[in-house]
Amino acid sequence: MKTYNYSDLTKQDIARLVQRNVDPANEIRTIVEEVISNVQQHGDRALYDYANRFDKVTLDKLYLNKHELEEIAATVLPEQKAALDIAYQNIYRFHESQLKAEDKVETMPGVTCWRELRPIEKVGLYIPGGSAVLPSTFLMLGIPAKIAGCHELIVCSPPQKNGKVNAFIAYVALMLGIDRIFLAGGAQAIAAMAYGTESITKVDKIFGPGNQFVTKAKTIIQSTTTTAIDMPAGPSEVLVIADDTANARFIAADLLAQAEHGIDSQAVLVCTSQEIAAAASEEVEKQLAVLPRAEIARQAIDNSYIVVTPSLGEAMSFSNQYAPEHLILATEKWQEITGSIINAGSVFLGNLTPESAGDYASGTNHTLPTSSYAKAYSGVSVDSFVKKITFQHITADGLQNIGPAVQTLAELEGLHAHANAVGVRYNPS
Ligand SMILES: NC(=O)c1ccc[n+]([C@@H]2O[C@H](COP(=O)([O-])OP(=O)(O)OC[C@H]3O[C@@H](n4cnc5c(N)ncnc54)[C@H](O)[C@@H]3O)[C@@H](O)[C@H]2O)c1
Ligand SMILES: N[C@H](CO)Cc1c[nH]c[nH+]1
Ligand SMILES: [Zn+2]
Repeated sequence: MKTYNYSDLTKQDIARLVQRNVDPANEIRTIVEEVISNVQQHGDRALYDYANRFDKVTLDKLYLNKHELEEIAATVLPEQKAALDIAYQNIYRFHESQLKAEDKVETMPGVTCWRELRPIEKVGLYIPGGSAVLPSTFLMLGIPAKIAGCHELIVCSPPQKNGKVNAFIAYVALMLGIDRIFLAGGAQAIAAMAYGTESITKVDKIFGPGNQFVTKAKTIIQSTTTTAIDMPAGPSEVLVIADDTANARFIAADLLAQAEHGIDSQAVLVCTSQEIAAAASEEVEKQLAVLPRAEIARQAIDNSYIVVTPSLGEAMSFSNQYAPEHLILATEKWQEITGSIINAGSVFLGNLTPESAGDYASGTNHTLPTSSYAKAYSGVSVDSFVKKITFQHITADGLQNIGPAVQTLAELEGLHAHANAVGVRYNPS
C-alpha cells in the first residue's frame, strides 16, 4: 500500500488525502438526475425499465408478497437462521435501550416544558443488493423502525438475476413482520420512495446505505422533495489507528473486510510504528491472494494508503480530519486515546474487536455516515425513526411569571401582536 510520512505532509496534502468519493465532473449527479426525473414522470414504468437496464432482469411485477417471500425463505438453513437470530436479538437489545422517556422540566414556577417521541409514520428502507446482497442491513434498519413504532415500512432492494430477492432477505422480512418487498435498486428506488409511484408509497424519510448512485440520489431528493434522509451512507470505509502493540495480521484482515465491499471503498492505516505498517502492508498482499472477492478488494486497496505518524496524538488528529465511518483503535493503549476522538461513525476498541462484529451482530448499527459526514451526522439509531415534539403548559401563576419577559422581548422586536397574545390572557374575562 502507498505509504506517507505524516511529518512530510503539508496541510494541503492532508486535505487531499482525506477527500473521498467526490464527483468533480458531476458524472454521477448527471446520471442520477436523469433517473430521478424519469421516475418522477413515468413512475412504475421507469422502475421496470431500469431493472432491465441496470439489473439486467425483466420483471413481470414490481414486488414480492408474503407468500412468495415464504417460498423463497424456505431454503435458509438452521445454522443460518440461528446466526440471524443472534444478530436480531443483540441489535434489538442495544436499540431498545435507546428509547427513553424524558423528564418534564419546570423552567419557572407554573411553566412546564417537555418532549415526547412520535414515530415517523412512513419510512422507506433501502437494502443494498448490487455487488453483495446485505440482509444484515435489513436487520439494521428494520429493527429500530419496529422499535420506534413506524406505521408503514416500504422496503426496496435490487432484483437479483432471477427477478427475486435472495433467501436471506426474504427470511429477514418475515422475521421483521414485513410482507412486501419492492424489486427496485439504485437511484430509481430512492426516487420512487421520495416521489411515490403507482405501486410505491411516497415516504416521509428514507434510510439505508448504498453505492454512489444511491447516496447521490438521497442527497438530491433531500433538497428537492419533502422526504428526509437518514444521512449520506455511501461506500464503506475504515481507518485503523495502530501502534507497536498491534497485530499486523489483524490490521490487514480489518482493512480487507471493508475493501471487499466495493471498488470505491477505502481502508486507511495510520500507524506510529514503521515495522507494523510494513508488516500490515505485506499481510494485505498475502491475504488478498486468497480472498474470493480479490478483484474488488484489490481496487479498493489501490485507492487506500498508510500514514506513519510520530505519535498516537498525530494519528488521532489525522483520523479526526478524515472522520471515518469505522475507526479501529488497534492498540493496547486504547483507553488513553478514546477521549480525543472527535469524528467517527462507530469505534472498535483494542486488538480483539473486529469491525465485522459491528457489521453483523454485536448490537450497534452498521448504517453509518461516510465521506467525512461523520463530522456532523450520527449513524442510524431508534432516534432516526422518531420525531421529538416539544410540549409546554403554563398555569395562571406561570403566566404572571413569564408574561412580562415575553411582552418586553416582543416589543423590542417590534412584534406587538406577540405581546398582545400574552396581555389578553392576564384578564381572561
Ligand atoms: N455506509 C454504510 O453504512 C454502508 C453499509 C453497508 C453497505 N455500504 C455500501 O453500500 C454499497 C452497496 O453498493 P452496491 O453497488 O453493492 O449495491 P446498491 O444496492 O447500493 O446499488 C445497486 C444498484 O445500483 C444501480 N447502478 C449500478 N450501476 C449503475 C450505473 N452505472 N448507473 C446507474 N445506476 C447504477 C443499479 O440500479 C443497482 O440496482 C457499497 O459501496 C457498500 O460499501 C455502506
Ligand atoms: N461494513 C458495512 C458498512 O460500511 C456493513 C456491512 C454489511 N455487511 C457487511 N458489512
Ligand atoms: Zn462490512
